[in-house]
Amino acid sequence: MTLKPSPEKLLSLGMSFWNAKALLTAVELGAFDALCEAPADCETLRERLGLHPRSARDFFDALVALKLLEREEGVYRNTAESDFFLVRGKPSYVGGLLEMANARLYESWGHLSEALKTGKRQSENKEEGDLFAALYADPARLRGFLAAMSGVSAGAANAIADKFPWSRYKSFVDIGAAQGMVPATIARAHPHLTGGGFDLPQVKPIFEEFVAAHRLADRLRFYAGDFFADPLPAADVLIMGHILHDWDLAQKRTLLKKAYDALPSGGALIVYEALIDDDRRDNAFGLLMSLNMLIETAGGFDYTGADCQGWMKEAGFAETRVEHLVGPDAMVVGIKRG
Ligand SMILES: C[S@@+](CC[C@H](N)C(=O)[O-])C[C@H]1O[C@@H](n2cnc3c(N)ncnc32)[C@H](O)[C@@H]1O
Repeated sequence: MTLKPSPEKLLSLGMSFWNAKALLTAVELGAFDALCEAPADCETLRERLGLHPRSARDFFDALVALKLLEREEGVYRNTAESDFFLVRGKPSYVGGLLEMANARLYESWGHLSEALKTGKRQSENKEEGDLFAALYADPARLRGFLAAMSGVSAGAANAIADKFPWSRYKSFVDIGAAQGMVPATIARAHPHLTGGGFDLPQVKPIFEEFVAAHRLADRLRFYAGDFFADPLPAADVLIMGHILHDWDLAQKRTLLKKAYDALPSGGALIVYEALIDDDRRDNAFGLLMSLNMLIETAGGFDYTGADCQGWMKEAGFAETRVEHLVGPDAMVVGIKRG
């Protein structure tokens, strides 16, 4: 018996932007925040969110069908997962990434064909400066972007805290630390470590606020600088998460060499990203992340673990290894000898 081909998978993939936009809009409207305060029936929730009566019920029930909300006897509440990750103000909140996806990426990804044809980035102020100059000219966008980075890196931060042999080292600095999710997670898990985050000067108050909220200001400090113009701070371990993929190949090599030069003998560099699998056919998220770099940056692209190990060797690292972290994320560790 021959199986009849079904278009279901293709159609569901093609229309999956509906699902994404429903979730992003629920975060934007504060649906999860409202239901965290108190479960509510349709009319109460509609009024709390300020929605028109026409489609509120369909919207809430779509969120139920997407397993983002539960409904019992007409009363809506968050699922345990939504309540943990999608309520603003909770330390476990990862919605900053979704807020940025909604406010910026959704629109820019509308120009993917243009980006593929021209090789030019499509995000805001696309004619001017690099991504960060454009973002950081507006304080609200700066704050939103840095919070989004905490959402992107929360899972990897826990895995790096668990899997890297921190007991062998005393100090570390996260290069391009954004709000500080990675250093805060590592410092919380390993009380013997001191260190901090290096980033552009505009990031300082936001990093310091985040670190103080996690009660880590006595062990983590901010290093202000430009990683192309200034030397990197010295520490036993340097981390670069979602940094190399922002830049072209020559810039990637420059950053790896600067990290090598800043490390002591025996020191380690941890590079983590949604690394593309070496055969470039499985990690769809890593490959799509690379397209996101096309949309967002002048010359950035994602890469495989083997690519990164090759560049690390060229920079001087004697030993390198790739280790899976969580989901699509993996780290490449380089050790400096001699
Ligand atoms: C894509 S974010 C990654 C943030 C964080 N490492 C993570 O994985 O969530 C890139 C970071 O690099 C910082 N950055 C960009 N250009 C920089 C420069 N020239 N010098 C220092 N930091 C820079 C940005 O401010 C931002 O925090």
